[in-house]
Amino acid sequence: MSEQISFFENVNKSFDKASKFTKWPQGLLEQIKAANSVLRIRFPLKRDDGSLEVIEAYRVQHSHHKSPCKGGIRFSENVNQDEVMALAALMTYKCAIVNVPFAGGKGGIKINPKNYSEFELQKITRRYTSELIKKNFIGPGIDVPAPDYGTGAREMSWILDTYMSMNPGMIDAMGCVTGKPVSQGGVRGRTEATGLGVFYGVREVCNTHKLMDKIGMPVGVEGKRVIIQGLGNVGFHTAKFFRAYGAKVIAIAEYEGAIFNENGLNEEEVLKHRKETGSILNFPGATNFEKSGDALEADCDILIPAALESVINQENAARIKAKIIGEAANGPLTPEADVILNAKGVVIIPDMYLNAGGVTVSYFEWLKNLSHVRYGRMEKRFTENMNKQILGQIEDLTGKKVNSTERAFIEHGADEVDLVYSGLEETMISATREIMDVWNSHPDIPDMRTAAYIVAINKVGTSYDELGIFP
Ligand SMILES: NC(=O)c1ccc[n+]([C@@H]2O[C@H](COP(=O)([O-])OP(=O)(O)OC[C@H]3O[C@@H](n4cnc5c(N)ncnc54)[C@H](O)[C@@H]3O)[C@@H](O)[C@H]2O)c1
Repeated sequence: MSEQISFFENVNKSFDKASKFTKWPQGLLEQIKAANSVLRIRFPLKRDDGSLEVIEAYRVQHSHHKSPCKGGIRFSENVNQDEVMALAALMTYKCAIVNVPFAGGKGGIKINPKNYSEFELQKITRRYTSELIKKNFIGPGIDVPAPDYGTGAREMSWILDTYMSMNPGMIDAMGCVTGKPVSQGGVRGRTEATGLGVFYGVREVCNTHKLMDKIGMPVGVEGKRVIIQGLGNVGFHTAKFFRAYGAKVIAIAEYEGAIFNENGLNEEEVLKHRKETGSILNFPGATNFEKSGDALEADCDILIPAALESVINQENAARIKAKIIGEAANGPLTPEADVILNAKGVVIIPDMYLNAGGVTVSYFEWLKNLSHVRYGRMEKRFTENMNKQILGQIEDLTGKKVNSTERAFIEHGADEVDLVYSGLEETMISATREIMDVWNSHPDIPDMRTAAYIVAINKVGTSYDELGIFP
């Protein structure tokens, strides 16, 4: 039996494998890997029936080489400190890869949201936010949460409202959280951003002629047979974009079961069926798999795990038939599965860059909140002077010059969704190419994950190197 290692150790194992290809001294590598600040909280919840329950929650700021920290908040029964540390570390590397000037953070509350009423969930979210405020773990220039597994725009609104109530008159308060509804300072396109980013990333890999030749697949996503696990925010939108661009989603797995149709499934219809019947099973025209996990092992070109971590592991990896795995979820493959699948020649597109669409668009939302402009509405002559000040403020805050996409966001009255989509597309294409170039730069770099870590380590390392060590 192989030694069981934790999720955070797993992330660090991949880091160590990649760091051998970098020039940084061991001490600096240890600092990059370390989770800098870990907040562990317990607070009481008075339930609707009057009983008291203790809620366990975390927020981790993995790195402070940039400000603010950035990362989602997860509501799940599986939340634990190690998981949140691992997810925060992945955020540091993810932001570095896509050139978003944030450091990694992550939060988690150990609950199954399905077991609580909306009123209870609101109380949990608000109390958690107030704890983050008290302990300096939230703020537009400190640490900016976003949605993750089990949370969405509704929870982000509650966080915003709590933050504003406890910080009256703060001009930049809107930037304390992203993934908000559009009416509350959110950005159009954020909801689908992670799924769209997954699609753009996989499409770019499928457009790489040399790689496709190597694995014996035709170039492009059109006609490709895709299987998706998890029809939540990420899985649903990934399915939608694959279908829109001519691929076929032949199977969908949810936790209650999985369905298959060789002619393709329409994710909107499947979701509607699930809402009406309480399950994706028995969807008209599709056949049911015996077990949900069987869908992962079905024949396909592209497999997209978009639910939770460790779903592809030592037990099932050898039976996976996909030639490309796009890690939409965080950490869906265990290290053992990684070894087995790499040996089979499967191209594994790593989570830490493939699901960066959410944080990339969150960055656009944060810029919008700090600039106090409604994109696409103001006339340029009204905003010209203001823009100069805003650009200066953002450069001061982030410590870097704004690039052309960011400038376009602030300066032009361009349509918001167009800007979000094109900004994200450009980001995912350049990140894919940068990782591919590193992968091709040395024959000993074994896989795309290692190449992605090398890109991240070099960027974070450069940041530490240039800033110097305080004091
Ligand atoms: N939401 C984002 O913007 C974002 C960004 C980056 C990464 N991620 C990652 O993507 C993953 C999914 O996040 P999400 O926001 O879509 O969450 P979500 O809660 O919206 O959806 C997750 C879905 O997975 C399903 N699921 C749970 N266990 C399953 C199982 N064993 N088999 C099949 N389906 C199962 C759930 O029922 C749910 O429908 C997580 O790993 C998250 O960390 C999300």
